[in-house]
Amino acid sequence: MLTFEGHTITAPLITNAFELAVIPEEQVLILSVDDHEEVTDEFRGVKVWWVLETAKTFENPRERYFKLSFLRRHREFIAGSYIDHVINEGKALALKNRQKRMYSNTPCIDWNNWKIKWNCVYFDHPATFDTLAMESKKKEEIMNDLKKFSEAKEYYAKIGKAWKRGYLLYGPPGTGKSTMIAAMANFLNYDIYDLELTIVKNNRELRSLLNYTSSKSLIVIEDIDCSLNLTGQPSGAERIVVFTTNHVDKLDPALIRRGRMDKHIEMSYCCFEAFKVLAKNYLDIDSHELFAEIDSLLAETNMTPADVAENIIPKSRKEEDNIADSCLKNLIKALKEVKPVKGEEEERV
Ligand SMILES: Nc1ncnc2c1ncn2[C@@H]1O[C@H](COP(=O)(O)OP(=O)(O)OP(=O)(O)O)[C@@H](O)[C@H]1O
Repeated sequence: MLTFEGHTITAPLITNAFELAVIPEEQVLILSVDDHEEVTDEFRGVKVWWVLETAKTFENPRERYFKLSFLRRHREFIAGSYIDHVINEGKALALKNRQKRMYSNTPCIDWNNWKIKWNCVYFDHPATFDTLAMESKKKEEIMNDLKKFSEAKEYYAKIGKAWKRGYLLYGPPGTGKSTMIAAMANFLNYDIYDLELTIVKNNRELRSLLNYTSSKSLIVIEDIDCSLNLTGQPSGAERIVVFTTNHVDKLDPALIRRGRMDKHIEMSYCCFEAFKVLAKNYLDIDSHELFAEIDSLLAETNMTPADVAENIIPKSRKEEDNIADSCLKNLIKALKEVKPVKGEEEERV
């Protein structure tokens, strides 16, 4: 969808516009828009005017369309660069507004029927890198890496490598591995394929599943703690494979080698910077007099972001003036109760 000053134009109509744009002799091009209202657009210093009109056609007694006007001397520019620009913007917006999907593999009954290989639901997880509790430097590095990958089509073609990238997310339960995957999918606008390996019988099945993944997707393989013989590789291009594990030290080094898992990301216990993101998410506060105490407690305690979040979520829906106060006090109490704190743990070892 393309919006001009509040008006929305659909991509197919723009494609029609492109066809009509090459009609000779006409200064006024006909596109499909709304009733007699004019909106102005300017592209590279050239002004154009869009008006929504209605016409009677054989198929439709009230067909609505956009009329695009411009000065005669700009005819070539409009038919070429401007219409191309409109089509490209339309496609980009359609992609941005596209509803993402999440697929999961189900036990297979008939391998000739591809639809039952992957079950699909719409994906609307709200996590973003803004709401992900992690040091901002680390988040920035990951976002840059993802962006670089998604824009590197020509680079991969030039070096003759498949346009794929592997990520390994590791860390204790509750440190946000699944949340990170959702943030990645939302950032890139990719679909997610959640591959449950325990129900894949052999490599032939694995290859077959991977063959049915689409481009612009994240293929997620969670909990790869078992010694896994992964010979299948996603075919096609623009795919990111994300592996997760709670026990990185137990993994076979051959499995986590670069090329299969190009970037390793440690998801760790909650630090003060990550806590501030959670405080913003759940309590909508940037600072508080109790922050200093929480800062020093977090420095000596291993608590996951999931547990921190659990402690600061308001427990009742009651409007309270001091809601942040009571939630933060809850957290302080929980942090004091957590054993062992980092120092003690070291001594015991
Ligand atoms: N880094 C984080 N940022 C924001 N929220 C988080 C983070 N980590 C955990 N949470 C919160 O805790 C919940 C559980 O976290 P999540 O499932 O992402 O952890 P996980 O590491 O994938 O755990 P597991 O290994 O058990 O699957 C999330 O739904 C989210 O609300």
